[in-house]
Amino acid sequence: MPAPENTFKKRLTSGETQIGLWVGLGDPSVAELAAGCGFDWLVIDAEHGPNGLRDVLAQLRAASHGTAHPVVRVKDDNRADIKQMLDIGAQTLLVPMIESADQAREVVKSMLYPPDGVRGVGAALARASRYGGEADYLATANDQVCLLLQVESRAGLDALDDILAVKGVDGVFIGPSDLAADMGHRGNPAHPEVQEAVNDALTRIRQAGVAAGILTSDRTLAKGYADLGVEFLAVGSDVGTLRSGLTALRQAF
Ligand SMILES: O=C(O)C(=O)C[C@H](O)[C@@H](O)CO
Repeated sequence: MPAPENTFKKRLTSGETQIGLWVGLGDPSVAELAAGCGFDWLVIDAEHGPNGLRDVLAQLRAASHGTAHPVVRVKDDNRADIKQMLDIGAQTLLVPMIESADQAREVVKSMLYPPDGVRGVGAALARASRYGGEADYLATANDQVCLLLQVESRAGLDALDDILAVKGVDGVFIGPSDLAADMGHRGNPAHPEVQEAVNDALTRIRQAGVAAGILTSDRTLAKGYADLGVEFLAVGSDVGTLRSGLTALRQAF
């Protein structure tokens, strides 16, 4: 049997906007609940969420009962971490803080088995291959992994065209919070200067034939990004939704 089809990756070229949710609490029950709420994808956040390898493994297992495609955000571009996340069964990785084409090329190599890359071969032990049960996993895995890079600084925007030219980059996500901070508007991603940079970047990404993605809990901004045609759009988080929902509940009495 071949590697499981990456439906998220396939849909990136369908012309639709896939709607996602950020899952940062690090609890498998939250991932399981979120995966069954109709989202097309969700992010298991190992950058800002309290998630180590086994935490991500538990959330991947929990999310597998739902319909949302789990995207794992790794804490950085570390080659060994990427290898381990792929081996436990993450098919789509989101890699933060990308600022050059050279860095992008190295991350692509981390995602792919030789000769296209340098991903270590441990499929016989890996959940990704159903512990060696998928005999064709090694031959088919490279086609089913999906790499999303985060550009979220002025340096990253300056290098964006070169990053977009790197073969093997399936999508580029613009990180509005970190970009705002780097632009001198920390805590204010809605600032007009930040939004101008965000919209310009999303347009350039799509014009390069690469999938564009972003996160916002602001409904107006989200509609604007969807109208722009972004391919993967996260519209909130477990943390933010729970906080606002609980606050509203308490205020109702
Ligand atoms: O810079 C950003 O914005 C992101 O990368 C998303 C945030 O890290 C996410 O944690 C929500 O704040």
